[in-house]
Amino acid sequence: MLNVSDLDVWFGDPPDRVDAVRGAAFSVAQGESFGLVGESGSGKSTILRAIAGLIDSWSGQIEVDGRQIEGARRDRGFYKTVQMVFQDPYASLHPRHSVDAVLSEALRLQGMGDIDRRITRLLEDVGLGKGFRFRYPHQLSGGQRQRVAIARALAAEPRLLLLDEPTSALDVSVQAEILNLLKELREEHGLTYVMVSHDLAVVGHICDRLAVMQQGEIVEIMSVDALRRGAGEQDYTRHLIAASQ
Ligand SMILES: Nc1ncnc2c1ncn2[C@@H]1O[C@H](COP(=O)(O)OP(=O)(O)OP(=O)(O)O)[C@@H](O)[C@H]1O
Repeated sequence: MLNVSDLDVWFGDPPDRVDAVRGAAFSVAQGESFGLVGESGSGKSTILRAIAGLIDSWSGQIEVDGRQIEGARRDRGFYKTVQMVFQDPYASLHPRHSVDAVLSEALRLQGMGDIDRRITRLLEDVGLGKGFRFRYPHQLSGGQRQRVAIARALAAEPRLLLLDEPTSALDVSVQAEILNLLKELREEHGLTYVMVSHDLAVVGHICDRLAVMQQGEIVEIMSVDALRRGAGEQDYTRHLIAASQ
């Protein structure tokens, strides 16, 4: 589903250039859930953003569903396959757009018909009833907003979701609800996930495999089973696991 190799991503020009990602390589199979973990600033979000077409200063290969991607231009077909959910549902929803407007726009952008029925279905899918359809973001809790953001991503009927810390802006009590929702949605829709998190417990809950990043490089790729056993091969991974226990 996703193949990334020799990925370098940078910001700015010398002498101020920041090499945010260096030589990253990983593959994610159809239906798999893959985590990117590591300390703040290690380059996790940058990888997702380069895949999503939000950064054009990168080199290497990114292949999605058998198609090589170039620069930061993505066609409509790409966004039919790949959607992203951001960390902060407060920032990612326009304050003056109702839930109905957000979802209708996403559906129309993908050329979908039968908007009414689809909106009802999307709201059901993310555990929000019809009563939420005409609400505005300020009338929603953080968890409900993130559900709307997830519904917006699902509107395109994507196969790959890029999840950038989807629960870290939420109250602890709500985080588990959203993680469980993501788990269910993956099973029901056969989705593939790439999820960034600094929280190993979250990745352990949702992912099958993970890549550990340190200072822009992937230092280890491991299974969640190995993570649970604390069986990191690299010192850095063992340090990360120990720090999270
Ligand atoms: N737009 C930008 N311009 C310049 N530097 C950037 C930009 N975005 C990210 N960086 C730098 O790239 C590096 C990687 O950042 P990135 O956000 O990918 O890290 P992260 O691992 O996702 O961290 P966090 O968990 O804090 O979000 C950091 O050094 C960051 O300062």
